[in-house]
Amino acid sequence: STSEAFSKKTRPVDTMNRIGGWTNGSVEVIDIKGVRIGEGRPKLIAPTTSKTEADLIATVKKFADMPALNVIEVRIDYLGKIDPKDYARITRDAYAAAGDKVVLVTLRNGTDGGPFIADDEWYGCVYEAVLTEGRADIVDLELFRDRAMIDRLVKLARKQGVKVIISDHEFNFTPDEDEIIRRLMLEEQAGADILKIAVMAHSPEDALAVMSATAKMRHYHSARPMLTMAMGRAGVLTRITGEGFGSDMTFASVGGKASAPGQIPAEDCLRVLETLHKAMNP
Ligand SMILES: O=C1C[C@@](O)(C(=O)O)C[C@@H](O)[C@@H]1O
Repeated sequence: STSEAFSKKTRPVDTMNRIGGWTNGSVEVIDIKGVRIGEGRPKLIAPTTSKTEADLIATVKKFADMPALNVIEVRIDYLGKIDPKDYARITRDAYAAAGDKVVLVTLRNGTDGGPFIADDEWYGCVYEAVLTEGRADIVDLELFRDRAMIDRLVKLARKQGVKVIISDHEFNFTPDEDEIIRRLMLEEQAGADILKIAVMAHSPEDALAVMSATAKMRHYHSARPMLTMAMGRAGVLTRITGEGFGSDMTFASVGGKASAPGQIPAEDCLRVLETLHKAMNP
C-alpha cells in the first residue's frame, strides 16, 4: 500500500489512504427548497410516466402529497414530441402542482430509454424553452450531445438559477469501472452540478463496478453530488447503497409505474435507506 505522504497524485486504492472511519470524501452540498443533496441519506426521486398533460399534472399533485418523496422527475418525453413551447408551459403547471417538492425536468432521448429520438437541434430548442419560459429546479442534460449546445444550456441554466444534472445511460451493458469514472469526470468538466450515470447490470460484478466507480469518484476525483445506478434485477442493490458508496439520490417507483427496470417502490426504498442511514450514523 501507499502512505499519506504520497504526493497529490491520484493514489491507488488501498485502506491506508482512506480518510478515517467510514467518512467519504467531502461533498459540495446542494440545497434546493431545503432538500440537501449530498448530505445524509440519498434523496428519493419519483419519475412521471404520464403520456397526457392532464395525467401528468394529476400525477405530480399526487407525488406532491407523498412524504417519502424529495424530488419529482417530470419526464416530458413521455408526452410525445410536441412544440417546445408546450413543454415549457406544461413544466410551469407541473412546477405549481409540485408544492414543496424539488422539480427535475428531463427529456430523455430514444437511445437512452426515451420513447423517440430527439436530435441535438430540437433537444437544444426544448431545453432553451424550458429554461426561459418554463420552470424547473434541476434539468437533466445528456453528456454525449453536441458540446456547444450543452455548453450553451449549462450557461443558460446557471443564469436562470437552475441546477444541472449531466447524465449518461447504457441500456444494454455496464462499462468497466474506469470507463464509468471517465464519463462521470467528463460530466464534471462539462459543468454538471450533479454527475449521473445509469447502466444495465447483468451480474453482481456489474453492480459492484458501478458502486466501486462511485466510491472512487467520491474518494479521489470529485466533490460534486452524484446519482449513479445500475438498472435491472442485478442492479437493484445499487439503488439503496448510495450513502455508503457516494450516490446522493435514487429513483424509485410509485404505484408500480417505473421509468426504468429495477426501481424499488418509493416507501419500501425509503425504509431501507433510513435503516442504512441509522446504522451508519449511530
Ligand atoms: O436516467 C434516469 C435513471 C433511470 O433510468 C433509472 O434507472 O432509474 C430512470 C429515469 O427516469 C431517469 O431519467
